[in-house]
Amino acid sequence: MLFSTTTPEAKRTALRQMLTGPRIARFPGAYTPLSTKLIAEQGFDGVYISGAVLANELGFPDIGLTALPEVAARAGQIARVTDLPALVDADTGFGEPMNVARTVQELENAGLAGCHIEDQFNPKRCGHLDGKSVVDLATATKRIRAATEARRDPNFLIMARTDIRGVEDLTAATDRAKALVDAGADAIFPEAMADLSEFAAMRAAVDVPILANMTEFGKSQLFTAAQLEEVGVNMVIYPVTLMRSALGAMERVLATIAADGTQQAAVPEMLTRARLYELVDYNGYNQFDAGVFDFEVPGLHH
Ligand SMILES: C[C@](O)(C(=O)O)[C@H](CC(=O)O)C(=O)O
Ligand SMILES: [Mg+2]
Repeated sequence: MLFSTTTPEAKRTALRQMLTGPRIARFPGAYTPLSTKLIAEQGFDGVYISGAVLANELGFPDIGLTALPEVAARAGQIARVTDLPALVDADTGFGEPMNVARTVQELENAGLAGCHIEDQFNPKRCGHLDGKSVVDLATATKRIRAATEARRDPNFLIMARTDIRGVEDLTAATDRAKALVDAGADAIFPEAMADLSEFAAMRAAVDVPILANMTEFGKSQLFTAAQLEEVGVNMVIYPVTLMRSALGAMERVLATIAADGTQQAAVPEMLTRARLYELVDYNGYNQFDAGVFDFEVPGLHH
């Protein structure tokens, strides 16, 4: 059935373990709770919950308009349907360090395996756009310290994201990453790295896992998982890929209906009813139901 059979604690341990190995962990962005099932079926290591997808789906640009309860609720809906660890985008932590502390606890309660907290000013921007600005180092480290002090499960992963590379040079990025690790970050998300050599430089600068963001139409080229693994990247996300693909398909089918007066030509591209029922596990629920109701009450035998 469509629920996680493992505890959040076990998923956090699994995430920690996969980040220590030589193999790169691949985390596609879950578009919705149900699409998480597709990710798991293809053998991916975990799921990512993108702030951009969450905001865009609500009809907002990704500029910090979503609030913690919305993000925790959606991330929790996604985490609950999968045994894979889920990493969520916590933007700037939704406020001051005390807000960051609450954020971490709400995300722990929602069953997440970890989150990333970035050093952008509010209002934040997409990491691959120009015109970003970052807070000073003291403010950035306070966010990370607040996050690590607030967690109750020591395995809940606190990843520090730095957006400084889009504003300053590579040395500024590696310096900041080192300082964020010193402040207690368990992992580093260096945003908007220009090329593979920059990932390699980041790898050399810190001794914690690092993440590569393979978002389309951004500042980084779309490197393969093998290329990233080669330079020592531990985890790769495809944050907006499923949403872009789904919206592209929606646009095409709507154009077909508008042009043809029927969706007939687009039906072969659609997920069939049978496949959909398989994804939501109608069978599993039926069997569960039958098991619950198929019993005999002692003393009621004829
Ligand atoms: C990773 C990211 O933070 C996200 O919210 O998914 C975005 C992705 C994007 O806008 O393409 C980012 O800032 O890179
Ligand atoms: Mg984001």
